[in-house]
Amino acid sequence: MEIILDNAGKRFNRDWIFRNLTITFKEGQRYAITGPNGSGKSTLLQVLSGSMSPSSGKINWQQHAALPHEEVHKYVSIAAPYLEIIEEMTASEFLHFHQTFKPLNGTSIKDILEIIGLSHAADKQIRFYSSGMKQRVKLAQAIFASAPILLLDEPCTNLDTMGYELYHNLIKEYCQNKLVVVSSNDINEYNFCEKVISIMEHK
Ligand SMILES: Nc1ncnc2c1ncn2[C@@H]1O[C@H](COP(=O)(O)OP(=O)(O)OP(=O)(O)O)[C@@H](O)[C@H]1O
Repeated sequence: MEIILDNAGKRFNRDWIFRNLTITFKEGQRYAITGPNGSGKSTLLQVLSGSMSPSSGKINWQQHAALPHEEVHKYVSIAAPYLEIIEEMTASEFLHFHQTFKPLNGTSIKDILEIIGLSHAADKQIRFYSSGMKQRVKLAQAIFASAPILLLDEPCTNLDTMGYELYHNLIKEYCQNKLVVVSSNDINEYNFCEKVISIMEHK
């Protein structure tokens, strides 16, 4: 699975967020998108996810042949601050619900909750979770999905030291063959990435 950007640009009204971006994102490789607040990291991630179209140039998702745009969501899992989890559900219910439209990678929900350190809170409504516990659930729904493309926007938001450690272990254990893109300002979130794309170099 590849994402191919060909001279792609995005603007809101008259402001270019990025432009002339030509890059092929390859399966099994890990990429970081870096830049200061408001520079356009999340915007680029949303273009890569297919939820936002580029204003110029082209984007293609290639799996043997080019994928139709409406199919792309099946191949992408994403965790981002602007994507909410359903707080009225328990973590266990939420992962079951999520699995109905995006299958898990074969790990059971019981095991996932144990791996992310939330077995003790499996039957508690997510609205009663701490922000770090919610972030663990967000990461789990994205990382344990069987999608080949994993997009992570500020993945360690609200995580403590053990949460960072968990995040790195999850990447190591479950994401070896995926195409991973991390949008971040924090080197500790993306130090495993082989390629770093600085958004400020594409203005
Ligand atoms: N839907 C939108 N309409 C208009 N402008 C937008 C929209 N979404 C984002 N922007 C603007 O685009 C710019 C880039 O925003 P973006 O969220 O991509 O930055 P970021 O690098 O992810 O920031 P942060 O590090 O703060 O999360 C900002 O100036 C923002 O105000």
